[in-house]
Amino acid sequence: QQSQGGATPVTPVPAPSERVGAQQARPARQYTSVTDQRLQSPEPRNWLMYRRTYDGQGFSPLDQINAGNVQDLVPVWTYSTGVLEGHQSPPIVNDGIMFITTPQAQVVALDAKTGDQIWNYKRQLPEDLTQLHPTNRGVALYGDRVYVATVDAYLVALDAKTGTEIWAKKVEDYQKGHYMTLAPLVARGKIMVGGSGGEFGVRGFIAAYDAGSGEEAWRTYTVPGPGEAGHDTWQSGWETGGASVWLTGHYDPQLNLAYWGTGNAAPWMGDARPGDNLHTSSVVALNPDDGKIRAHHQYHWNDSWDWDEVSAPILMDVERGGRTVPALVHPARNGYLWTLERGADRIGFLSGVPFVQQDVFAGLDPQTGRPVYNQARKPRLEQRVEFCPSLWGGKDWPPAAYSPQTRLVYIPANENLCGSLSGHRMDYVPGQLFLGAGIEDIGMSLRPNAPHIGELQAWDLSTNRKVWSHPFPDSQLWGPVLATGGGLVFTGGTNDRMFRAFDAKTGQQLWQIRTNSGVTGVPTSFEVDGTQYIAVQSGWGVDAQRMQEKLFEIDPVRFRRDVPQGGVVWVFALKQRAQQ
Ligand SMILES: O=C(O)c1cc(C(=O)O)c2c(n1)C(=O)C(=O)c1cc(C(=O)O)[nH]c1-2
Ligand SMILES: [Ca+2]
Repeated sequence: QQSQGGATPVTPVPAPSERVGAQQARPARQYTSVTDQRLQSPEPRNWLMYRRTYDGQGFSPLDQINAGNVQDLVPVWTYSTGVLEGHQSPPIVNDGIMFITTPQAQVVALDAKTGDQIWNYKRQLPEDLTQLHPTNRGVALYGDRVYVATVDAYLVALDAKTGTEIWAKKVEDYQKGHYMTLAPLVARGKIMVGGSGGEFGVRGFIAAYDAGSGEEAWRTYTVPGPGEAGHDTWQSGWETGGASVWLTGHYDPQLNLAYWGTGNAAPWMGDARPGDNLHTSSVVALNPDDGKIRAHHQYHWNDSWDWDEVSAPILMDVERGGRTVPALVHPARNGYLWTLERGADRIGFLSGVPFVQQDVFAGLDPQTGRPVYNQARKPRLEQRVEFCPSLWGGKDWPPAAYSPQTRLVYIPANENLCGSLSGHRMDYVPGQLFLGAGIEDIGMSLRPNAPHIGELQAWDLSTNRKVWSHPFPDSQLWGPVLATGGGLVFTGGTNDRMFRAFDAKTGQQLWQIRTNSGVTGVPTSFEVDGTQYIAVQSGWGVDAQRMQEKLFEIDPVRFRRDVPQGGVVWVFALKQRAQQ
């Protein structure tokens, strides 16, 4: 560059957001290696994976913060990520070291007690990358490494102590509409990931990589190819049929089965691809050693509502008819709360009940749970069809939680919203949206006189009864849920930027704090040096924001639109503790 006036040429310093690679590795606390043993029974003080435990319960046994003292909860430190869009990843904590991810595939390691930054990794993303869902849902820990799945469809292994990149493996081609937003699942030396792209007509898959070498161990397509079981549920279009996998699977170490939810079918209108279309909108159980699918259950066939059933079911015991059943519990995007029984080679149907207004299912087959459709509510080509709940469903991706203490499942639901769609035949072009509908064909409406939208619900699965619920009159609820041994339930997810605590038994709201942005982050809890902390990211974006825009169109007075973006990690402790 030309220097002026004889001054020394200055090398431009890139803005922090433009720097890539690992930054500022500081000597960390002693790092404790993560083993299979520790993942199977984590110490109460730690939060080592997406939902803390393989069963996906989202429960921390810590009880220093409880219903009697939660009003003394105060911020201890915060950390600004410097990034816009949806901050969804849980602060994952291993013996005092916290790992968070942000949109744009940034990973940050922090001292969990002080907030001191240990290192920061930023991936150089391709310039032609377009992001339909700009987010990342967190890291996986194994050995002395940190694994992250990136929005340009790579799996990256980092040194947990320094943030140095050890390898980066291309999982799929982003130019064909593949991307990754989930936190990987680790079991028995395999790093498992799934790919997003249901709206681009990808063929969904789960793939496993050797934790050491990064070599691909297996890849299982969720849409079966010729000769594979279930292929005959497609008359056409299986190559572009969707069933993407974009949330972390859960795992039963006894059965050695990983349970993954699968996404919507593509394109959206079912009459464009006749058949049940396995394994779209399903749960699949596969063996992490070889990737073979051992069992499956499809929640709804020939999906036509964009109802991804990608949240993995919660593994928990349920009492039914005097017997304790090893169950899979799934509050679904289709608005039903499903209870299934898990076994070595089958998934059995136990029950399905609506947890929001649902006008699509006319009934369920009592043996199989297969829904009978009200055909007038099934979107089709060249006709506008209305249905409830909306295409974002009774619950989108934010995870529900289960407390083994209260034996209740906590669901972040959206009630009283309906949708409409009209579809058109469309040719598949790799890398382009393959919705079979234009953006103008997507409608959302509010049921007349709807008293609320967001609703935090608590369900007793032994009776299939809603025990309590907390309604949000003027906001949707996009808050992942944390349950704790202190008898508390934490969630954010509303358009007033609040993060809240509820009594897990009664649903009474006990505490709230207004944050910088809307809270769509997964909250976690951990303990360092005898102090319990609650941690969460605040940073609004992606579909919580898109729903907000739709709500604003419906009623600009009732639904404030202005939820500012920008990510911040918040860490809380009891006042007496925080001052130490
Ligand atoms: O079909 C897919 O592959 C896919 C991926 C994602 C994603 O990766 O975040 C979302 C969706 N679908 C989707 O339907 C959806 O409602 C959604 C909301 C969000 C979000 O981060 O708020 N992501 C996604
Ligand atoms: Ca989708």
